[in-house]
Formats: sequence, structure tokens, C-alpha cells
Amino acid sequence: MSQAAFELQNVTKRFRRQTALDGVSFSGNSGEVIAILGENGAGKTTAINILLGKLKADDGSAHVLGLDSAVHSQEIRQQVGYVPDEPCLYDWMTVGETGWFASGFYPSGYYERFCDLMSEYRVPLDKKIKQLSRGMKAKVSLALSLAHEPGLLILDEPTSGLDPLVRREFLESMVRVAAEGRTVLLASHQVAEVERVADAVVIMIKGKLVMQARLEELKQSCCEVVLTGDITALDKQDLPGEVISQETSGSQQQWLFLNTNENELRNYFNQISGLIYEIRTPSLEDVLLRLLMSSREKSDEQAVSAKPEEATASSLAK
Ligand SMILES: Nc1ncnc2c1ncn2[C@@H]1O[C@H](COP(=O)(O)OP(=O)(O)OP(=O)(O)O)[C@@H](O)[C@H]1O
Repeated sequence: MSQAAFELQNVTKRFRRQTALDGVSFSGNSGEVIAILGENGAGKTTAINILLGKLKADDGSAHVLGLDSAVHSQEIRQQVGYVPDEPCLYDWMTVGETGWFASGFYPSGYYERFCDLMSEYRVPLDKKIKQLSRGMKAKVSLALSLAHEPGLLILDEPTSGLDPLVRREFLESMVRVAAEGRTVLLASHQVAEVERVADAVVIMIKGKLVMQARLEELKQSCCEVVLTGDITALDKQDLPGEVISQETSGSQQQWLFLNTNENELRNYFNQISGLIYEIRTPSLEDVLLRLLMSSREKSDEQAVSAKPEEATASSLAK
């Protein structure tokens, strides 16, 4: 049986009164690029830090490459490549010295592979880190995390602020790592980027897991329906699948359906008179963006409806 390359099981993490992760479970298999998609504060970095053993979960467990993150943090950090959003490099070192310094923590061959990667990314070894552009520093950080050929590469918002060409190089590296049978975990806000490289996506909103899905399956279970005419005849209880967004433009409505297919939708809409419909295949980027938006709206609604209860509880406590 194949083992997950990494796994969070029912993980909860609180920082004082802030719940950063609330019973979150997800996993990734070898040879895949898994993206965690979520807006600021969703809990992406916290999840990564728990996997790396940099933070301890209050509840639940985390495993990386078969090792318990709470116990084997040191070994995990040796076996994993980690690219943080802000590279942590010594300004006064040259690129070559940076690679040589890091090589002391890893088995032989690290420095040679680091130099090869720097040459591939066109970053001169004799340049001081302080002389490098943001994109070049990001490439040094990527080379440092790839040179020991890690079984799992974790990237936390690696391309924010980088130009399109550097972003492309980063994305290509991720695909290459996965093609070699290793695993990539990418935290990102960038829906288009995720669509291009990920095999599976984990969507998080405010510390909660909204869904983990394979992108190919997600794409196949989504349809957009453009409706013209009287929609009052629709029985919303009976709709095939789940409507994740509804947008009006002029006399038309665009509904995005999840967990359905074209045949089911045709069977349903053919029965409704006075309504013209057209079924389209949405782009994956559109689906991900609208899923993210609808999850946020649901989460905001839940927070609003929870407020009176909180008020009651606190007034009861007085
Ligand atoms: N050390 C900390 N102390 C207190 N609160 C924290 C700490 N680290 C994270 N948080 C809070 O936990 C929540 C999740 O933060 P986290 O950094 O994991 O989110 P994120 O999805 O990575 O966000 P971003 O995309 O902005 O990096 C946020 O509300 C954040 O303020």
C-alpha cells in the first residue's frame, strides 16, 4: 500500500484565542503537486510549520515521509526542502559561500548540485547575496532546498512579488520534482498558478478545510449554466448538484454547478418551461476562484449567525 508523503490528521492549533487550524486533515501522495489555496490568514503557513515540526499541534497528528512531525522535526527538516516566502539568507555571503555553508548540513554531493542549479538559473556564484535582485534571491533559496534531492519540497508563497519569467522557472521546477516521483506541497493565493501545476488542491478558509480534490475530478464535476428567462419555476431543492455561485449579467444568470454533469443538467432544465439554458465548461481558474469566494461567503454567514449565540452565552455567564 502506498504511504502518503505527508499527512495532517485532525489538526487543531490555537494561538491564544485565535484558532489558526480547526480540525484540519489532508494528505499528499508521492509524485504529486498538492496546492493549499487560501486567502491571508487561512492557516497555510501554520499547517506547513506543523508538518515541519516547527510548531506543535494542540490536537491531532502530522507525519512527513513516514516520520511523526512532533517527534522527528530534525530528521524531517533534513529530508524536506523548504522554500519560505521570504528567503532567509546572509547578505554578506556570496552565492557560492551560501551553498557551501548549507552543504555542511547534508551528505556529500550537495554543493555540486547547488552549483549546477545556480548555473541553470543563471545566478553567478561570486555575487554577494546583498547584490541580488528579489528573483535571484528566490532562486538561491530554491536551489538550497533542492540540492539534497528532498523527497518532499514545500514552498510557502514562493512566487509572490516575482516577475512572470522567474515564476515560470519556479513552476517548472515543481513539475520536474513531481515528475521524478517526489512530492511538492505549495501554499499559494495564486489561483492561476495552482491551476497550472497542481494535481490536487486543498482549499482552506479561516483555519478550516473546505475541500481536498483532484483538479481533474473537480474539472469534470463542474458545469456552468447560463439561464435566460423566468427562473422562478426552478425548484431549488431538486437541483442536480450544488450551486456554488450565481451571477446576474443583464437578463442572464450564470450558475456554477459542482458535483454534477451535463446530462443530469440537461434532464433537469429540459423539464422547465419558459427558460432557455446553455451549458458551458468553465475554466478551472474560474472554478477555483468561485469556490474560494463562495466558501468565504459561507464562512462569513456562519460567523454572523453565530454572534447572537455568543452574546447569549456571555450574558448567561455574567
Ligand atoms: N505566532 C503566531 N501568533 C499568533 N497568531 C498567529 C501566529 N501565527 C499565525 N497566527 C494567526 O493564525 C492565523 C493563520 O495564520 P497563517 O500564517 O497560518 O495563515 P496563512 O494562510 O499562511 O496566511 P498568509 O497567506 O497571509 O501567509 C492568522 O489569523 C494569524 O494571525
